[in-house]
Amino acid sequence: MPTYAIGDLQGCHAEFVALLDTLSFDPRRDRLWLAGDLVNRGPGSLACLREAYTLGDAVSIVLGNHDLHLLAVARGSVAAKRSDTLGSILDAEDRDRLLEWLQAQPLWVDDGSASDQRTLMVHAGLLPIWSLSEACERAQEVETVLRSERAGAFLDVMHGNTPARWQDDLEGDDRLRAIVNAFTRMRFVTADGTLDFKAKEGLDSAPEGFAPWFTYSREDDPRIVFGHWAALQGQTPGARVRVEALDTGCVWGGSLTALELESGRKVSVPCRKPA
Ligand SMILES: Nc1ncnc2c1ncn2[C@@H]1O[C@H](COP(=O)(O)OP(=O)(O)OP(=O)(O)OP(=O)(O)OC[C@H]2O[C@@H](n3cnc4c(N)ncnc43)[C@H](O)[C@@H]2O)[C@@H](O)[C@H]1O
Repeated sequence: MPTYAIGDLQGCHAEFVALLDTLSFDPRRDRLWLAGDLVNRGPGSLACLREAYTLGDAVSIVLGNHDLHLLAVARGSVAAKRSDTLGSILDAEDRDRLLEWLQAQPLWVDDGSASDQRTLMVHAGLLPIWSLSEACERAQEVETVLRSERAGAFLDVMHGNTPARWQDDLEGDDRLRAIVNAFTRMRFVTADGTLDFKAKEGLDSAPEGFAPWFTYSREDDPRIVFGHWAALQGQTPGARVRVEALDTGCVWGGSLTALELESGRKVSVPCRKPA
């Protein structure tokens, strides 16, 4: 029963289907982890969402920034951006069922295995100053709100870059926004837990004083699989934690990659977008 972890689909449905075919993926036997950003930018967002929904218990998902953006747009909390490709979802007859399901997804997935085998999945990363138990609790704070009647009020104020620095005594919407940003938007961070929101390119785009989140060592040492950072092209040089970067930039003309968690084998299919 292999488990395959796949990075950001971003509406690349043809490639998603091709990758599952290449893996001979069978939902009755195999398991799938999707590292968030199932939708947006690519042409097949609705099909990706439906495909993941249909896989039922065979799939585990974490929410990415584009998934959360979809939830906020659908509610009218923020306007869609010109570059968004979310219209097919918003117009779909099954939109409510799909969005309700998406909103119930977590920010982190933990395979729960014994310490040196333990594997976690997050969309962007794990804030280096958080212990695993703190990270788990903070993810649950947001998940609880998203599954409650307070969800709409939070989605109304979710977007934003402040507070950029995590502090344990943050409260209310600021606290929830800081947690969302750490799990779903982080790339470069300072040693005191301040996030940068501008640099999106490769490792040489680090602002002064900031470093990739995975280059800070941790006392615990789980394997962390993550997406979000397409410019890494699946590489994490300088990593001081055990990480696997899964977003190989399919929507940007790269490829869609699956990591078989048990063996470490990687399988990719190329982007099918016409050049
Ligand atoms: N508080 C909040 N809560 C929830 N949602 C929020 C939020 N604030 C904002 N959002 C939402 O998040 C969404 C994204 O915002 P953006 O601000 O556009 O986010 P992004 O960093 O570009 O994220 P993305 O996930 O697209 O990154 P990727 O690496 O693929 O692409 C990044 C860059 O990498 C570049 N790139 C890709 N492949 C590359 C390669 N091989 N080499 C170099 N560069 C590459 C691309 O050109 C691109 O410019 C928006 O819808 C926004 O509204």
